[in-house]
Amino acid sequence: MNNTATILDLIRTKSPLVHNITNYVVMNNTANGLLAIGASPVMAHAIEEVEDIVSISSSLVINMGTLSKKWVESMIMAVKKAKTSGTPFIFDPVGVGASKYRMETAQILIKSATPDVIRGNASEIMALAQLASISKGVDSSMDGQDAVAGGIELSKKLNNTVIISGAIDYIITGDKISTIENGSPLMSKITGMGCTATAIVGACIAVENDMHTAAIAGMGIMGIAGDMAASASKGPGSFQVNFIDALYLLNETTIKAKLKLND
Ligand SMILES: Nc1ncnc2c1ncn2[C@@H]1O[C@H](COP(=O)(O)OP(=O)(O)O)[C@@H](O)[C@H]1O
Ligand SMILES: Cc1ncsc1CCOP(=O)(O)O
Ligand SMILES: [Mg+2]
Repeated sequence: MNNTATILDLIRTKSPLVHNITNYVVMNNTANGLLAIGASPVMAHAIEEVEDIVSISSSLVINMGTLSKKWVESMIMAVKKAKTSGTPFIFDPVGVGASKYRMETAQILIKSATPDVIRGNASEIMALAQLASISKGVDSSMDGQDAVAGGIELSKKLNNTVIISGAIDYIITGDKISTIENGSPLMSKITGMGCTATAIVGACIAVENDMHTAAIAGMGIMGIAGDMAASASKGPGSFQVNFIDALYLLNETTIKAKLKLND
């Protein structure tokens, strides 16, 4: 079995509990995506329970899509607890470049505990890479095609794995770069596909210790399901439904036949 098929199999066998502190927009999509691949999602952000939920979960997904003060407190508490309990966690810096509040929150979260994996689109990773430079005391100016260079810089600074999603997904761990070329442009016509990618990688890190391998599996699962759903869909509405079915129907044969991984 290839690694991606093995990891999907482990998710289906173990049904890991994946703790999500995510945004209002995507809670339903991401919970259904996780269920469709065999994981067990729980959405929990109340400060009163967040540490308890982290300690019984196999991984943690932090998504800063719809921030507010109380949620940020919960996120900080959760990531700190994840470090002490050895729970792997992934961070989705939704819209990090769009406001000072998002940028400051991302900085606080990363300083509170280093995410094992960060997944963002090119602009988000660029914005975070600038943050990495600023915290080194160096002003950084990066343009569009430098997202990969920024991703490498970020990954090296944090000693973690960084995923830049898009038409091509880049999985970066220091100088190691893998690419995946599955998926469909329809995926950017539905809100929450990036958040779903983050949650699915979140399930993969629950069952696979090597973060680079887990990230490839998560993005590969997303991309292949995207290919399958696109070929059965007339537009974004039916795509959304077909995508959940495709996640559910994925198997080793499909993964082997369709995965466009450059490793
Ligand atoms: N043009 C595209 N072709 C193929 N896959 C895509 C395309 N755009 C986005 N994707 C896929 O959609 C998912 C979400 O990525 P992206 O759109 O970059 O995230 P976000 O929603 O956070 O901006 C990823 O799995 C990515 O591979
Ligand atoms: C539209 C929107 N606004 C705040 S969070 C959110 C969802 C973003 O989801 P994604 O990054 O996966 O498209
Ligand atoms: Mg996003």
